[in-house]
Amino acid sequence: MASKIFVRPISIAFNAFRNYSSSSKLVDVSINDKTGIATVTMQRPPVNSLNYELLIELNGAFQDLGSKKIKGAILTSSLKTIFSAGLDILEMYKPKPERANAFWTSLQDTWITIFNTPYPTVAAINGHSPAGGCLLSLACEYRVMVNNYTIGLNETKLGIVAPFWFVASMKNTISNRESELALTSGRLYKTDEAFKVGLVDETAENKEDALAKAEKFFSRFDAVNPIARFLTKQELRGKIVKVGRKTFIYKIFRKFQICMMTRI
Ligand SMILES: CC/C=C\CCC/C=C/C(=O)SCCNC(=O)CCNC(=O)[C@H](O)C(C)(C)COP(=O)(O)OP(=O)(O)OC[C@H]1O[C@@H](n2cnc3c(N)ncnc32)[C@H](O)[C@@H]1OP(=O)(O)O
Repeated sequence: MASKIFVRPISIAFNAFRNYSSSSKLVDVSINDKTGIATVTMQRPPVNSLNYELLIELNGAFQDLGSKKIKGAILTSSLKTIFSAGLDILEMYKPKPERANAFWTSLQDTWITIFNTPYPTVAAINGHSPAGGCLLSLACEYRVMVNNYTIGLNETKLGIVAPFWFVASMKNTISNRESELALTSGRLYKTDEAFKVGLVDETAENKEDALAKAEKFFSRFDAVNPIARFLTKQELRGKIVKVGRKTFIYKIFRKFQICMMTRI
């Protein structure tokens, strides 16, 4: 059974660019044929915690969208009050080595895929978004967040050291100073606080409002050459991805295990 986790659980084969809709178990993907905007919806109750299977489906969804002529993709959640609770704690508790390896690799791969998409991306954050949930949104180019939820990289509060790419994603979005203050204290921001420091770009009244604002973001690129846009994005984000790829995940994982064990 161990080998099962190395096989991509979803296979989405589509021959049309538009009129596309796919719902695997954990991620729903739909493309609006009028607007050309894709919506990728995480649907893993109760809290969209990121386990191996959800990460693999997310990665597959964003990769597959790369071969479609879409205007942009929105990442959101089907849950009422949670965007994502971050990494699934159960993946980190006494993991089998093969599973742990596959899990950390899938997390890094998913981050790289979303961080690097050729098309524009927006996170419509319709609920709490701590730790790995925040990371997912930081991988997108733009964040719209519904009022009265929390977001941030709270790893230090959990006795975990946030890996390089978590830190780099934060620093790619807010200032170095604010990142240092936020990460060392494990700060979770309320929506309005996140907006003030630029962690989110817009606030919204509810999910519909967030989706509408996300859609509007894509119109900024109506008169922009998509290849020039992508190459510019790569110019800005490429170095972070390069260093991120070199991260030795086992070393980080051991660090995490030691931290967790000392807390027990
Ligand atoms: C090797 C190490 C290297 C790098 C480290 C990587 C960095 C780590 C990143 C992470 O993402 S670690 C995970 C951090 N996540 C959190 O701190 C969030 C914890 N959860 C919450 O704060 C809340 O649950 C909430 C998301 C705000 C939702 O609150 P709510 O009151 O709506 O629900 P409740 O708390 O009752 O939870 C419902 C249900 O879900 C389970 N749960 C919650 N979070 C997780 C999770 N991250 N993984 C797995 N399961 C989670 C919770 O236990 C409840 O389960 P139950 O109903 O069975 O009791």
